[in-house]
Amino acid sequence: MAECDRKTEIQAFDDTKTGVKAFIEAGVQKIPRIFINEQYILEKNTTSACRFELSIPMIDLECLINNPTTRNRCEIIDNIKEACQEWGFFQIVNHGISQSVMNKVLEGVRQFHELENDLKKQYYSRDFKKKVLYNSNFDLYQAPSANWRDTLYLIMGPETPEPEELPEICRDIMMEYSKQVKKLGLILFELLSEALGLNPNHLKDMDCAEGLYVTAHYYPACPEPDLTLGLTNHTDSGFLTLLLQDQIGGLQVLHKDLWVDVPSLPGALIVNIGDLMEIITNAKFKSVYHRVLAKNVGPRISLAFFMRPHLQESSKSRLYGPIKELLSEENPAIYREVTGEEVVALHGGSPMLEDGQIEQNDCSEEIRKSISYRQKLMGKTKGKEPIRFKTDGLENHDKIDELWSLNEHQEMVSNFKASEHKFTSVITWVRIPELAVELYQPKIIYSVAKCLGIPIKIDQATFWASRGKFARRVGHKKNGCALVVNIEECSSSEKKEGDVSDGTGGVSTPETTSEQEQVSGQTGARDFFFASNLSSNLKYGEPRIMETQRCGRGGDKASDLSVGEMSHCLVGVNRDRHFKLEARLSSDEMVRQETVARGLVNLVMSRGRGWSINSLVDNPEVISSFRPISFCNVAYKIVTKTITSWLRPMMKDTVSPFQNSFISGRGTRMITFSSSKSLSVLFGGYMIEEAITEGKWNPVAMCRGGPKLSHLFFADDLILTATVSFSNAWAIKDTLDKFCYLSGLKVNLNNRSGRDIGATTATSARRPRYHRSSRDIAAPHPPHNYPRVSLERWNRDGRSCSDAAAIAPRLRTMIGGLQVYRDNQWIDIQPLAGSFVVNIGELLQVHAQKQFNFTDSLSFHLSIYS
Ligand SMILES: O=C(O)CCC(=O)C(=O)O
Ligand SMILES: [Fe+2]
Repeated sequence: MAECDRKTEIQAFDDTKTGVKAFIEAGVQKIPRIFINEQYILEKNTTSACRFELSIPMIDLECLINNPTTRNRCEIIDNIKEACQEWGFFQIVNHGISQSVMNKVLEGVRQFHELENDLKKQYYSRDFKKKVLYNSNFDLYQAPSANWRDTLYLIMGPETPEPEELPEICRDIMMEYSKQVKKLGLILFELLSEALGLNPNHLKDMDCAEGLYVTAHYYPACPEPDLTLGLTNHTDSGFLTLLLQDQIGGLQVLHKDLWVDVPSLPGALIVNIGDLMEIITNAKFKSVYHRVLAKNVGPRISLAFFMRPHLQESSKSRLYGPIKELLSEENPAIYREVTGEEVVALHGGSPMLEDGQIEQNDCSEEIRKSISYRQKLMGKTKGKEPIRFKTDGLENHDKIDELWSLNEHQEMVSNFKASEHKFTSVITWVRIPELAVELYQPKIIYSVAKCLGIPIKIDQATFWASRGKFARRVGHKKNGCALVVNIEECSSSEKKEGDVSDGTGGVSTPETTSEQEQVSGQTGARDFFFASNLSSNLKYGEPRIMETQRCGRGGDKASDLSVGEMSHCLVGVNRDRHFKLEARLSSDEMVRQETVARGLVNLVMSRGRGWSINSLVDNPEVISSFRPISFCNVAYKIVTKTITSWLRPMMKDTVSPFQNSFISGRGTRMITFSSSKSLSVLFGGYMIEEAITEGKWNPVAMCRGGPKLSHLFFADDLILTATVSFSNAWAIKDTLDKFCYLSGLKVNLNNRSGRDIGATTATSARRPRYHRSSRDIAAPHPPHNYPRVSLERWNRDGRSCSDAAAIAPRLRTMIGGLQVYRDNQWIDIQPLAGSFVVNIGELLQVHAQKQFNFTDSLSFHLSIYS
């Protein structure tokens, strides 16, 4: 849509002053183009559905009113604390506001929006200084696409408006409801203060509940709900929001990268943390993204009350920063002090909404956005000097073609020559290679990356955890701070086969690492790594502090920092260092410490080594001591090898003697499964079936009218059959990406090829198209938003931990006798306490992994007799 057409259409729509509702009245069947939200369409088509039963916490306040014992109060406070830390959202019931008041206020809002157009138009405005106004899409002229929603805005505090200022149709009930919400808000601020370990009046005394701003939304039914949103992804800017929604539903909250529905509960109010609360709690409480889907039923009515600072002259300059009592050496302020006005202004046109959509496919855009918003609030150093950075020609998504602005005082200058400039700080990309999947968490990535300066942003692919090879964040690095901090690796003399670090004794750049991974992938033994090799041969060398000039690939002039040096840094850690990092975590992160500690050791051990599987300690006791893939993968390996040995006598010509790796005489004899579900997960082609159902995978019919064939198991390999199409190729790529994400391992895509068998042998002979590897196929969609829930639960759930310990010895026993073919010889894999062998690459594993959780895994009763 041409920009000028769009502007004209927007203007024409605004001029009607009748909002989205008028489209429905006119009976439109197609939404106007300005409402089409490309970003949402893309995301919808590419995001895996959430398979987990997730819901924001529900907290019953009844006993606060009817039986306010200390114990009851403490329990409620604990629940609120957990909800604010984990979700930033919760629902409350029995909060003291009656159902009839809530019904009436929703009805009042509906009646306002359904007023005669002439009556309603008098309130239509975009002047947000007014106490009462109505419009459609406060950001109509700025947002990339309009939302399917009209809104009435009211300023209800600190001073209550004169009744006659409010629309008559909802005047009385709005006054009454506001009074009650304000009272409830004050109670909540007391509970929140206590949840932070502060005196109950702390937040109230900071005037958190002073300003009261209301948005009363009307979401008409939408004829094409898949093409637009009711309300774009946003965080709220105030301290706290109390939201009332009717029964239609559509509100979603972004939780651990998944959009989770917020169900409509009779009598419930939704409470959510806003940006200012995140700032003053130093991110202890989270302000999270939420949005409202468009629906083909409606209208949906909702009413949001934002508790925020009063933004009038006298209090405009009041500064809000992290509450001193919440800070410590381990938990330093991550936000600078801001005025309420600044936060609100950073949100864009509206006083309360919108800090822009999450751009999933454009990392630089995302970075620009966060620089222009959240990160403006972060970091305490301001300087006048421009920040310089180099773009990385190797990766398109790093390209930044216009100036960035970090804050008002600093502009960014790209692609400079270090030798031609003086500079004191640069923007750096920090790559954390081989980060275990359970550590793909902003906090942990920041902790590691903080060594190099002020973190600005985790890049989008890392955020969505679709980057299997490394996590990456961009940061602002002061010159003088070593570019590579405490890189640890074994020295070259200690290197053994299978060690794919760069061989120079220096630091391998990420580029070199990936090349080496590929080379190792072509040796024929790409799938195997030895736990024993890793744990016995890897020795920790002295940590090296690398000088800036010494780091990076050879051939770069010392005076002119290379792209690799400037835009990428490897961060490694040694034992001391990671304990230091641990200490930086706040005390309530104790639970995570073990994961961090173990995970960082894992990080060091696996850096640059392609695929590896290893337990981190001799006697692993917690799940974080393992890589998750080991559990399903080992079972799979054993099952396939067992079947291979069963098939061998019947299929002498097809199963080669090398295709069962168990040593004869010690081979497996029997496998029993106690759960058919396990079997179907392993063998049923669940992923493929799902892909077929979703239309992403088109199997091949082997003869006219014959059954469609989607996959074949052949010995211990999986062969997929499908028509050559983009969507099929994409389905493979998607699956492999999922695998990489879920396992934290890397798939060597070069070794995976497809072959177009064509309609006839003759054609295929003429046209033997060995297909490009799936990596060569340009991704049409942004990386997926993969569920991470089960993996995280593994880490948290104590039961799972003990299960892991119980399973480990059994798997270990089973592994004995495995051999792998490597460098032209068969090598025994020695059973090693708590170590596993992994073979990656079969799509099968992906869906096994996807479905895998500990309860399921326990039903694998593999008994193997030797
Ligand atoms: O309508 C809803 O449920 C959400 C409203 C909201 O998030 C807002 O006004 O900020
Ligand atoms: Fe909101």
